[in-house]
Amino acid sequence: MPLNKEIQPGDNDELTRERLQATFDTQQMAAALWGSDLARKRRELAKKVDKLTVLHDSKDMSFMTREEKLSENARKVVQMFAHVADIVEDPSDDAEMFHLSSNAIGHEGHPFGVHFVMFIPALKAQADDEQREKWLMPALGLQLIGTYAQTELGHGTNLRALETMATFDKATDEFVIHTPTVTALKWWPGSLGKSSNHAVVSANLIIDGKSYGHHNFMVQIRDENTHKPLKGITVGDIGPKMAYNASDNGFLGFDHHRIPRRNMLMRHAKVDKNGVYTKPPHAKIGYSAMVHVRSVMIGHQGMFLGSASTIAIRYSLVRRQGEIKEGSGEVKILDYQTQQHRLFPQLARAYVFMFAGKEVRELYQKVLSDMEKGETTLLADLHALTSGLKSVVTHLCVAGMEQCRMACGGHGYSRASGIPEIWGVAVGGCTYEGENMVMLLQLARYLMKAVKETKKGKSLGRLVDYLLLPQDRHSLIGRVPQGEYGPHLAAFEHIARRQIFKVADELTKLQDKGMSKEIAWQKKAVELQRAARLHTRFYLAACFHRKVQSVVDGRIREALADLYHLHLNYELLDMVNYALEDAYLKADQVDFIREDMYRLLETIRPNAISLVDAFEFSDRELRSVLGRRDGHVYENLYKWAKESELNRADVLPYFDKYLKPMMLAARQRSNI
Ligand SMILES: CCCCCCCCCCC/C=C/C(=O)SCCNC(=O)CCNC(=O)[C@H](O)C(C)(C)COP(=O)(O)OP(=O)(O)OC[C@H]1O[C@@H](n2cnc3c(N)ncnc32)[C@H](O)[C@@H]1OP(=O)(O)O
Ligand SMILES: Cc1cc2nc3c(=O)[nH]c(=O)nc-3n(C[C@H](O)[C@H](O)[C@H](O)COP(=O)(O)OP(=O)(O)OC[C@H]3O[C@@H](n4cnc5c(N)ncnc54)[C@H](O)[C@@H]3O)c2cc1C
Repeated sequence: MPLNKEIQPGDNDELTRERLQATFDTQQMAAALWGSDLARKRRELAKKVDKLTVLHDSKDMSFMTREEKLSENARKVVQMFAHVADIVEDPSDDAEMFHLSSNAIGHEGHPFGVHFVMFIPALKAQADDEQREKWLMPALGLQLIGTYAQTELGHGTNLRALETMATFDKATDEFVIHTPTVTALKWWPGSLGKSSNHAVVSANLIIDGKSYGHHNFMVQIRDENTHKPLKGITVGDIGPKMAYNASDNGFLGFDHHRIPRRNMLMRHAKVDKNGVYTKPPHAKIGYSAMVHVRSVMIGHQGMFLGSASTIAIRYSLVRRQGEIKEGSGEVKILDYQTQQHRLFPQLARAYVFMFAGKEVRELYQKVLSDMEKGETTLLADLHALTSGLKSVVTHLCVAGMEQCRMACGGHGYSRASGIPEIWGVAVGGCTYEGENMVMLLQLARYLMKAVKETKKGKSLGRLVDYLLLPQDRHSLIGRVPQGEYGPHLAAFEHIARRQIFKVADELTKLQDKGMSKEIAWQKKAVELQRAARLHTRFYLAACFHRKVQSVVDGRIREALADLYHLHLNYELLDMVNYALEDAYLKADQVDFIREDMYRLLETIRPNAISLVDAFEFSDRELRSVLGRRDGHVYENLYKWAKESELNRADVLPYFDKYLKPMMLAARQRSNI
């Protein structure tokens, strides 16, 4: 009996033969990836979406204008909510809803994009009970559409420099919201330009001339019926972007716009009617919506890379190009070692990013429930972890997706591949929710504090316990029995620990010479962000290890372990310079790692299609001609091209308008 439930009548024979080689059951692997309950829900909801034609794309988004995209996704999101009770088991389950949206709508954005991912989480974490009743319930019930307006035209990263003001007017018990300059205009919020009628707005709280830093305020920006901007409010779309063009990221200005005092979100920080301010239990508690998105991004980015890997690996099994042995016929491009080396490490990354996404969501949920009780001890750990993961994962995802695109040759460059769109969406993640370099430096700050604690014999938190362990001088890679990978993981730990202590020592030396802490930090900023990256890559490798250890089914564990070992080898080679610097690794050990990696590429090859099938992306969700499950790529590429808007007529007006007169004139000149 085939272990691969993906096989269906009418499939491309090549793919069927590939699928029959699998050493494991894809549905069981899907359960390891998503969790068995979510894997089942995804499968069921995909089938339901297939049957509900109102949720289907009316045509390929690649052939639409921005306005058509916005309108199409507004139509679908409304239909999606109209049918939600028939499709998902629990509409309050974010994960299930994300997968429904991924199937029905895709990733280019829709009017409720930021409503669910930031507006509602901000209300859940920062609105008091009365405010939750007033806004959270209507928001969940889709009576209003909200966004999260924090970034300004002149200020994004440095939140302390935000210019928008919320000045308390004791006489009327109101705040006056004002953007005093062009650079103070809110800029970028998703779904703000044309869709939202409410916004959580970050503004400096000013009471009696004193600034208390930025806080979050609920502001209605458009009339609920006419959808026209309210008096004192200027709002619009910021224009086309690299991708994500079905989202109307917007600008927003306020001209002394008044809101009631109780529109400041007051679960933690408060202002009473006399203008008396109460501090929150933690200075950064108001940043919770950002931490929420950073925590969900990890798994989503893993999914994006998983999608690109699925497309590239399936296509590489359909595409034949060139011969390995002369005269024996063209081979599937996945049979080239270079193609395997290009793609399998990306697949392994997609897996580990999804595992890490799950771990980090669990920590987020714990911190959220602690916060509800006013307990904030773990907030710093969560901030450090999400800052590092957000940066490393988005960076590696984008690099990995680019490998997937190039691995598809020319067709990877076509939008028919589906990769350009998900690449564009994923690369946005390097910037939004905190520019990557800046967030790495946030983690580095935590790591430097951890070193101080370590020197006192203490640990700052579970994530940095390993700093307390002594450094080994030499690696045991290649010096232990074949098949033992403990020394590989130890090498990640060694590299991270060494870089963290090295940069901490360098900072101390600079300060001992009389340099200020801030300038010393600047001199060592590149090394600091490297320390943060290495720490995060160690975390990811350790997370993969934890996952493999936890799998009970032998066949699944074995197939996952191959990916894990490939990951260890590939990533170690990618950062091998750090291990060579202190002679932790010797040249023969590096050769050992390389050879083992090549061996693993061959081991993984027969399971390749089943490892991507295990993501269980439906064709509707993947939106890729190259990545079709049935492998019928060429006839469908031809069909897709014929849909191009340029093919609506054999001759387009620009020919008669410009080219024909030019050629006629040129012919006439040559006849003279
Ligand atoms: C189902 C849904 C599908 C979803 C798909 C996704 C759809 C895409 C949607 C995209 C939406 C995008 C939205 C946005 O981008 S919103 C805007 C995001 N903006 C940012 O992220 C700004 C980044 N900047 C910052 O966060 C801060 O300015 C920064 C952290 C860099 C610095 O803050 P600040 O100046 O206030 O603080 P310091 O550096 O001085 O640090 C002081 C201490 O505070 C600690 N700290 C900082 N932040 C936090 C936090 N969040 N939690 C806990 N602690 C924090 C920091 O570590 C310092 O601690 P120590 O003093 O102990 O060192
Ligand atoms: C697709 C997308 C969706 C978005 N959605 C929203 C939204 O819904 N709501 C919202 O409020 N915002 C949103 N944003 C804005 C986003 O959060 C900001 O763009 C992001 O936080 C980065 O800020 P910035 O643009 O000011 O970059 P800048 O901070 O200007 O960064 C430019 C460069 O300066 C460097 N830099 C800046 N500060 C430092 C420092 N301290 N140390 C070292 N280097 C530094 C950065 O590393 C980067 O290389 C969105 C952005 C995008 C792209």
